[in-house]
Amino acid sequence: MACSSATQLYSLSSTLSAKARPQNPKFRPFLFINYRNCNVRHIPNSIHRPSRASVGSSCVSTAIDVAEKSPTIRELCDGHVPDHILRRVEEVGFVVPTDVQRQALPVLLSGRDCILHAQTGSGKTLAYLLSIFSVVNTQRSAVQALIVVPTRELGTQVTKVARMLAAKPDEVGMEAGSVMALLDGGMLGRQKSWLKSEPPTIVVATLGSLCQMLEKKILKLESMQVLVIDEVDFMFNSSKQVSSLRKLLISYSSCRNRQTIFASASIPQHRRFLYDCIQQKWTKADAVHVHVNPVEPMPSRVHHKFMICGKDERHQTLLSLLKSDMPQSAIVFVSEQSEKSKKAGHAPPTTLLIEFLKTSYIGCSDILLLEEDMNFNARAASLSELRQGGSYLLVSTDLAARGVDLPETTHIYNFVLPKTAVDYLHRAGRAGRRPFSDNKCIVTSILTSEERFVLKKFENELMFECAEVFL
Ligand SMILES: Nc1ncnc2c1ncn2[C@@H]1O[C@H](COP(=O)(O)OP(=O)(O)OP(=O)(O)O)[C@@H](O)[C@H]1O
Repeated sequence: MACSSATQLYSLSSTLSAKARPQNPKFRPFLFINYRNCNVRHIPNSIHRPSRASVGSSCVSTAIDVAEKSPTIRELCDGHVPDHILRRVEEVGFVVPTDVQRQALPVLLSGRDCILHAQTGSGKTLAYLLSIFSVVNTQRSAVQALIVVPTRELGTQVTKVARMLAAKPDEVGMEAGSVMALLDGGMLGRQKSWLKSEPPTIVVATLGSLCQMLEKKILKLESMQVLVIDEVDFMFNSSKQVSSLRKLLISYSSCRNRQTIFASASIPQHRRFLYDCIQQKWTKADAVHVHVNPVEPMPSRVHHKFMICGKDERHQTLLSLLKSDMPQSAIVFVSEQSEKSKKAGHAPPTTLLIEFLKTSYIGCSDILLLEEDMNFNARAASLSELRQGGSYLLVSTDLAARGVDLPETTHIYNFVLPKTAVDYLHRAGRAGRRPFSDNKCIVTSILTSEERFVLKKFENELMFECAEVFL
């Protein structure tokens, strides 16, 4: 069967599932979309990605040829997303959808729960925001969509994108003020009176501030239609956040009354996660896992290198790399200071590195710092300076590793290797964030020879290759 767009593809698949249902009342379609190969399969009561053999006689299995021309974002969203939002999307330059947007928008706009699982920098934010804009009623003063993020930095960024899309003060439409940031370190008093006097349509929140407002019953979620949990694997992995997250998903609202969207570039054991989502009632039973590029978790325009050095030579090695690469805009990832080192009164590794670079790396005017121990104002100041463009060298802990979008970044340096392959993936993903660009970006890890096997392990897990650099 031929169809010309992903929307048609999805409505066709819905028709097929409707046809199959009367013959088998227990039929629960699980939709697996492989847009590249354009195979659409309905697997009854299955949460697993099907092997060809697993597609049995009770399933509908249809191969669909999709015409060569790929749909635009407008074509994918037409009839769902208000025109003034689509015009704004085009004005800011988003016309052609990225892979994840092309694959996920038909699912999201149909109202189904969805796990958005796609590479870093692939445009998941726009995908879920368009889904939100398709359902919220701007004339209603009630919180209708909630986006939960792990850090204040990511929250500020998502709020900015949502406001940018919503803003049309000169026309009838949604005002930017309808998007509220409820983030740790914010002004709780002001937020409380905002929520009480005229609740915003969309709230972007970190869990800490959100739970305070929910517990005090200042924020109510009875009108919430869409719940997005961004960087979902990180949130479930954090012992501080997990119990609040479960409460939000089950006690403060029910999956029956909302569309639930989970997003991340890394969802370890994703089949198990999807199973848990359904069993624990975090999502409805027909949730769709949109998995883009499962065989290539790392963007191909990001290249990987490593340099071996002695235990006490990391500073000099980084300096040599910087002098040789002369990066326009780079991030150096440093590990967080341990509690033991804090108690002993040592200076944090970030401070030591910045002091070293300021005295020895002549050539980079702006060396900025971002770490958990800074106050929120200083963190905001660092980020806003970075976003002004121009060249920068950011020294950061993993605080900048999740979700932060600095599209100018071309070089990443792992001053110390991250703890896990997932952390490596997110650090590396701060580069190469222009979806349609072929510009090469480079991630270089500094390691001792004893650490080589750790990086090798990451390479195997994430399916990339790392080349040794000699200067
Ligand atoms: N359709 C599009 N066309 C061009 N650029 C786009 C498009 N969609 C998104 N972008 C840009 O791509 C960049 C990455 O998008 P985004 O921050 O949503 O990625 P992400 O998938 O959430 O990544 P991460 O997993 O690292 O959080 C942003 O700078 C965004 O403006």
